[in-house]
Amino acid sequence: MPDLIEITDVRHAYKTPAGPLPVLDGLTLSVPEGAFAAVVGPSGCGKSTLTRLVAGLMRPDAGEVRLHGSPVTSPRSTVGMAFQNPVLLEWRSILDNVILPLEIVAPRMPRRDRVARAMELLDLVGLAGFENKRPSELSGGMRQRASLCRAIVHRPEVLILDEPFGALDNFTREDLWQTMRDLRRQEPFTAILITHDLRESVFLGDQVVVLSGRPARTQYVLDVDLPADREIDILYQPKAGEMLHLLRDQIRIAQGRGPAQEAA
Ligand SMILES: Nc1ncnc2c1ncn2[C@@H]1O[C@H](COP(=O)(O)OP(=O)(O)OP(=O)(O)O)[C@@H](O)[C@H]1O
Repeated sequence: MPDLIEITDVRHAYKTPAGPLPVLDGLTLSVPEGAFAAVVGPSGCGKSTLTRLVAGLMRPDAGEVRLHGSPVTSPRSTVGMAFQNPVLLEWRSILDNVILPLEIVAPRMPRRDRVARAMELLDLVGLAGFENKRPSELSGGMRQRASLCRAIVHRPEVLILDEPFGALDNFTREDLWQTMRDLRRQEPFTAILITHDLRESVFLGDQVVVLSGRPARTQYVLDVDLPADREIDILYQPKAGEMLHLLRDQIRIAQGRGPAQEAA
């Protein structure tokens, strides 16, 4: 059986006034059903481009993107997305923001069922009691929690997370990592997470994919051999420390700087 997400030897160049800008060149990535892939790489290497291809918002110049074995040729409703900026609609309550994908994907679903589904998720992420607030009445971390609920409310096959925790302070970010872990326990999904934070990639990922500098190819894949039910403390243990060290070296290589030299 094919993996749920299969990206094979994808190449893509943007057309710019200065000529084609090659962004992806030989990117291969495979994510089994239910797994969580974290993607890291130098700034501007093509990570968001990868998410657009998986979401079907763009087609690659060459190579293939398949979900459940079928080529992705257009946007799919079975994909959920969350971004660094939660883009919640200010004229809707938090509850009605979370419900929005159901209005599109399941227009015949009775409102009470939509509300029940949204409330189940809001409860899970600690936002019960805030459902009637407007987005501007919530903190950045709370808005991002609501945005995660909205991304999974319609039970997407694939969840694409493009730096959703990037704008949060460290403590809030770690809280959100744990929320993400809890959501996954309750609501199994297959995810691709784009991040600049190596600790985040090790805490949340089953695999960490390191992309090379632009044009990006798959440079290295780390299988995160840690228990599925991780606590933040695990990041301070030697095994995670070794993984972080290795990933840091891989990023340096991707940046064309070579591995870090140990102090004598
Ligand atoms: N629509 C577009 N047209 C032309 N160039 C683009 C377009 N979108 C992105 N690019 C360029 O392609 C390159 C890769 O962009 P992309 O956003 O995929 O990288 P990224 O790895 O997600 O970046 P970052 O780490 O900074 O978030 C960048 O140089 C960017 O300027």
